[in-house]
Amino acid sequence: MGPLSSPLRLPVIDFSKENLRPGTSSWASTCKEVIQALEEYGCFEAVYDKVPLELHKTFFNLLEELYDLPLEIKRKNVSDIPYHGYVGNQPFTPSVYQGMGINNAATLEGTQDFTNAIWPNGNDDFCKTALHYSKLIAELEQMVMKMVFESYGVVQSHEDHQESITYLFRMMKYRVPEKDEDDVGVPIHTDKCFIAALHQNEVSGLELRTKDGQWIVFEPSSPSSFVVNAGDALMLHADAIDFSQAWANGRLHIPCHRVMMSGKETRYSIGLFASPKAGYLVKTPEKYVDEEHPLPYKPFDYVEFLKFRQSQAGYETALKSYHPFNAYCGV
Ligand SMILES: O=C(O)CCC(=O)C(=O)O
Ligand SMILES: [Fe+2]
Repeated sequence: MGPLSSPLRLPVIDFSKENLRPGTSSWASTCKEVIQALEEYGCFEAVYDKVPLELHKTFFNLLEELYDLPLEIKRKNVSDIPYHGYVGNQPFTPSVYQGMGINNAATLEGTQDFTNAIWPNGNDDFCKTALHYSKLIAELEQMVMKMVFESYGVVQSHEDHQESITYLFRMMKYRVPEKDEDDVGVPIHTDKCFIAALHQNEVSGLELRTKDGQWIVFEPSSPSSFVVNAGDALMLHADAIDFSQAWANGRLHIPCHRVMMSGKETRYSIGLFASPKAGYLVKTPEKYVDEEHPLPYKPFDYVEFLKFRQSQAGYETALKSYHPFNAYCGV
C-alpha cells in the first residue's frame, strides 16, 4: 500500500507523561501539539493513562448491566434539557442508538440523582464508579482547556471559565443493525459544548470530518485513548479571543462527526461534555470588546440555545448551517 492509500489518522497526543504540569517543558510542548491539532482537526487522540484500564473495564461492564434494564426504567433518566436524558426507541432517533445522561456529572449530587432515579434503593457501586470515572476524565479536559487558554494568552481567564461550566456524562449503546436496517448510529453533527472527551469499547464507528471533507475513522492507538473534540461553544470563545487579540491562525476547527455501525458487535461509548451552566450567560469578556473589536456574538444562555435547536425553527436553521451559533446569536 502506498502512502496515498494509507488511512487518515487523528494526531495522537500523550497525556500520560509523568510531570505534565504548567511551567514544565513537557507542558509547553504538549500545549503546542494541542493547539495545532485543534486548529487543524478540531480534535485529537489523547493517550491518558490516569484512567486505569481496570476502571474502563469495570465501568463498561456496569454500562452493559444498565442497558439490560427494562425500557421503562431507562426512561426514568429524564431531563428538560434536550439530549441530557434517555434518548432512544423513538421514531425520530436512529434505531440502533440509545443514550443516557448524568447531569452535573463529576459531582456526588449529580451522580446520586442519576442513580436514585434508576435504582430507587440506590446502587452504590454504579454511583461510586461513575463519579470516580467522570472526575478523572474531567481532569483531562481541564488540562486541555488550560492549555488552550494559555496558548491564546488568556490563562488568567481559565479559572472563571472553570467556574462557568458543568459536565454532562453521556453513555451510549449502539446495537448491530439488522439486515437492511439503517447503519447510522448518530447522524452528522457538531457538539454544542466547549469540549468533549470520548472513549469507546473495542468497537469503532466514530468518524470525524476534516476541513477538506475527508472522514477519519477513530481507531484508538491504545486502550487508554480518548478522542478530545472541540464543540461550538469553544469556537465562540476562541473567536472572541482571536478577534480581540488579532492572533494569526487563532481559529479552531469544529469537526462534524457521526457514528456509523458495521460489523457484528455491540458498541458502547461514553462522552464527558463540558458545557456552560444553565442560566450562565455566554458572552465575550468586556475587556475584549471596544470600537475596533465589536461584539462578535450577542450574549446568550446556552440551555436556551439547546432548546432553540430542538424547536422547528432551530431544526430548519441546522439544516442550513452546521455552525448554528451564527444563526442564533450572530450580531
Ligand atoms: O459514540 C461516540 O463515539 C460519539 C457520540 C457523539 O458524537 C455524541 O454523543 O455527540
Ligand atoms: Fe458528538
